[in-house]
Amino acid sequence: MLALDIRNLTKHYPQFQLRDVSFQLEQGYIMGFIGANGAGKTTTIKLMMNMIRADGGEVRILGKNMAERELELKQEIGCAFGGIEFYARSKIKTLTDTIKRFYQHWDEAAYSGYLRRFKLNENKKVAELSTGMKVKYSLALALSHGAKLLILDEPTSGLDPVARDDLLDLFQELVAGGEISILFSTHITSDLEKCADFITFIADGQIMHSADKEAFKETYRLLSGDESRLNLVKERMIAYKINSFGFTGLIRSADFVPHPGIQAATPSLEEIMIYFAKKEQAYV
Ligand SMILES: Nc1ncnc2c1ncn2[C@@H]1O[C@H](COP(=O)(O)OP(=O)(O)OP(=O)(O)O)[C@@H](O)[C@H]1O
Repeated sequence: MLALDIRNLTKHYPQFQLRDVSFQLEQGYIMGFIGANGAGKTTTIKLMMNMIRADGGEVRILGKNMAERELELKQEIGCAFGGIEFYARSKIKTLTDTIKRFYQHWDEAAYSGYLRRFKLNENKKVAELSTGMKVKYSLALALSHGAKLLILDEPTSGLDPVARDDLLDLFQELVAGGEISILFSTHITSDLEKCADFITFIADGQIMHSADKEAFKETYRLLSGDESRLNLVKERMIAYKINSFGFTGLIRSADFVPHPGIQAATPSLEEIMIYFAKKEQAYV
């Protein structure tokens, strides 16, 4: 079954358009949602959660239409936004007591387990939590009501490397049973190299590519060579850089014909993002 089925989502802001965003996530897998600042990740996630109104398109979650069955589906979705601010003067305990009443399948034992795992003290006030602790708290909430789909906007951004690694291990544990699926947006491509099964890449409000991680990387080639060879491939490249050793750049595999003197390698996710960003800068 598809955990997430997004079809032709469209949203018009005065200076930004999200155009025909479509992608799918099979149940039991982790998808990384990547793109530069302002590419449209948060807008897509808010549309998926029905937090803002779409101008067109459809969101199906766990086989059901989100617009028609929002209340029912929200029981099955755990959502966390990295930078969220909770009621600053409340204790965590008080806030949780309010939030948990909304969930039919609230699991107190799971919640206590996550508090321990994340080293969160329920008697602390929200204002006393560090950024990373706030992220962990919102994740503990998201994980404690039996959610089948986790939608997380930059969950790892405020965390130190050890806490991040722990969280990525937890993501892998969660999906291992095949029932839970995770979509998370991030700028930290090393997190995706570690734990994502699928990658969806958005640039300037449009999906550039959505595929399983290895196939995603194989769609592109990272070329390098002497500057004198650049003309052979320049026209078809997404973007390139020149330095004292020659050129390096990104091309779609389908556009690349091997030439003597041009080396081709599989790019990292970071390299793919960097060259796409460079392409956009060139058009500004
Ligand atoms: N309510 C709004 N009204 C007008 N424009 C908006 C609104 N919300 C977002 N935008 C614009 O939509 C674009 C995409 O923003 P969005 O927050 O989706 O990007 P993002 O990919 O999540 O970026 P980041 O990585 O920086 O969080 C930006 O240009 C932003 O200014």
